[in-house]
Amino acid sequence: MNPDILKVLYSQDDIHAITARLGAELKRDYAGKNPLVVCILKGAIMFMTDLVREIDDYMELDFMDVSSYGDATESSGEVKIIKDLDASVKDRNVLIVEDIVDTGRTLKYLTDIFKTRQAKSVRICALMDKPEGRVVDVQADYVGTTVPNEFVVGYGLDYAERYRNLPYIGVLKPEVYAAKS
Ligand SMILES: O=P(O)(O)OC[C@H]1O[C@H](OP(=O)(O)OP(=O)(O)O)[C@H](O)[C@@H]1O
Ligand code: HPA
Repeated sequence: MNPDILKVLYSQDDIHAITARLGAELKRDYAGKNPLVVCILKGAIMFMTDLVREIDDYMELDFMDVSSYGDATESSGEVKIIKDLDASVKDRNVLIVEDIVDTGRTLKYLTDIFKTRQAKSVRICALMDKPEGRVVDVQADYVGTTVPNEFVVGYGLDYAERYRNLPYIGVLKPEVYAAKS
């Protein structure tokens, strides 16, 4: 295990069980709806690629890069678009795929944008929900699992751009970021 990890919360097998369950729910709910599946980079990259391979129906994939944490473990409060979608969301059934809902700022910002752009429907599928972190009122429609109020990394999630490649999700040792905050 990576020495900066305090404890593993979800192993590769755990994550696979979660993506398989969510994939089955999405396959059922989006049958015939040709959704536009929007991956929120960079954190959701691993989750998105595993999730959509659980579904063998028509769907389109697009990618949006937004950031609000920078190199910190706390949200700056400002969500910045680094890369916008290629596709238009107008009249589309949009499914946002996120790695984690923490303060909720990122998802509130995105759902507001997609509604302004006249999406037909906007739903959220989040691998992890951290309800104790919530600052704005937002709730994912599909949730993989609920996590405690600790900083988690791995499987796409980073601290200062590190740990995204870990195949598991773990709690980062606080001493790794304490000195820098
Ligand atoms: O609910 P919130 O408090 O808004 O936090 C959730 C967001 O924070 C992280 O993104 P980040 O801004 O770190 O960018 P990244 O995905 O590129 O790491 C994460 O991937 C979510 O998109
Ligand atoms: O716990 C977290 N880990 C990594 N990125 C995050 N963005 C919001 N919360 C987290």
